[in-house]
Amino acid sequence: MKIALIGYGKMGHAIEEIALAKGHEIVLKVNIDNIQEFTTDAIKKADVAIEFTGPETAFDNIIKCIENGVPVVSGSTGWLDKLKEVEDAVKDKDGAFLYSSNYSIGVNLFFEVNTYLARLMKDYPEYDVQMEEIHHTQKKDAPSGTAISLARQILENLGRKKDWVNQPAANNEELSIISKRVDPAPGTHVITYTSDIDDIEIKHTAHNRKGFASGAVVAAEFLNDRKGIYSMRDVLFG
Ligand SMILES: NC(=O)C1=CN([C@@H]2O[C@H](COP(=O)(O)OP(=O)(O)OC[C@H]3O[C@@H](n4cnc5c(N)ncnc54)[C@H](OP(=O)(O)O)[C@@H]3O)[C@@H](O)[C@H]2O)C=CC1
Ligand SMILES: O=C(O)C1=N[C@H](C(=O)O)C[C@H](O)C1
Repeated sequence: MKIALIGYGKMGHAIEEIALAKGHEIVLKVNIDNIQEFTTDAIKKADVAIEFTGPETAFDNIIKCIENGVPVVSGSTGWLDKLKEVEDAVKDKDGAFLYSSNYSIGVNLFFEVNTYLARLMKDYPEYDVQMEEIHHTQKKDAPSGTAISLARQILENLGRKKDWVNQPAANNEELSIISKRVDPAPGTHVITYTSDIDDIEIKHTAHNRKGFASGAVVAAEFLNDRKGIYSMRDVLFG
């Protein structure tokens, strides 16, 4: 598979290593300092683009790939207010797009556990819930995209929280997400249900970026030759 790496930072490098080890070819690597190489001709040489840049740049990069008929796997966080526009563009161009706030298999299993636990807790209002996420100090967005995905699952399934806040909760209807920035943390997410009697805590700790990167390559293999809009749930659970 011919891969274009849009964003060749920490994740771009980790993805390159895994893609090459699996026999894929990297036909384009784009960063700010060589952005002029991200041309129509260059991107069209790729079977699939893997986009990991950041909150400010993801949307334009994704649209550029879609307009040139190249399927895109994006992992950038902090831009999802524009997701509907991307989905419209994919439909308009009969393109292919796959997004996940977190590509690691472990976190995608953790998403399922989180949903299940929130459903169980629906009937036990004596438990309050809060979340903590810990990442490295270079991270641009807070809370993390993964924390927002986890919070949405809790809001949808627990029933008694109305919205999440990125600070201590002011009342029982707010789900508090506390963000901490500590090097070199690749990504830790903790959800704690607390009552007067006991606590139940679920935690995912990434030890490095390999899980995110290998999941993104598996997602690219899945998306190659497909049309439509997908998530890691489609890749892992069909
Ligand atoms: N979904 C997931 O599983 C994961 C998602 N992420 C997310 O991925 C994103 C990137 O993370 P990470 O690799 O750690 O960040 P880095 O800052 O290490 O890398 C981002 C790279 O993108 C480049 N870049 C910035 N703007 C553009 C642009 N317009 N076009 C092309 N390249 C650009 C930067 O170039 P320069 O250095 O020149 O500025 C930089 O090299 C973040 O949003 C992060 O939250 C991270 C890990 C896992
Ligand atoms: O910026 C990061 O590093 C990470 N970003 C993603 C997020 O915001 O959830 C995924 C992972 O936690 C690492």
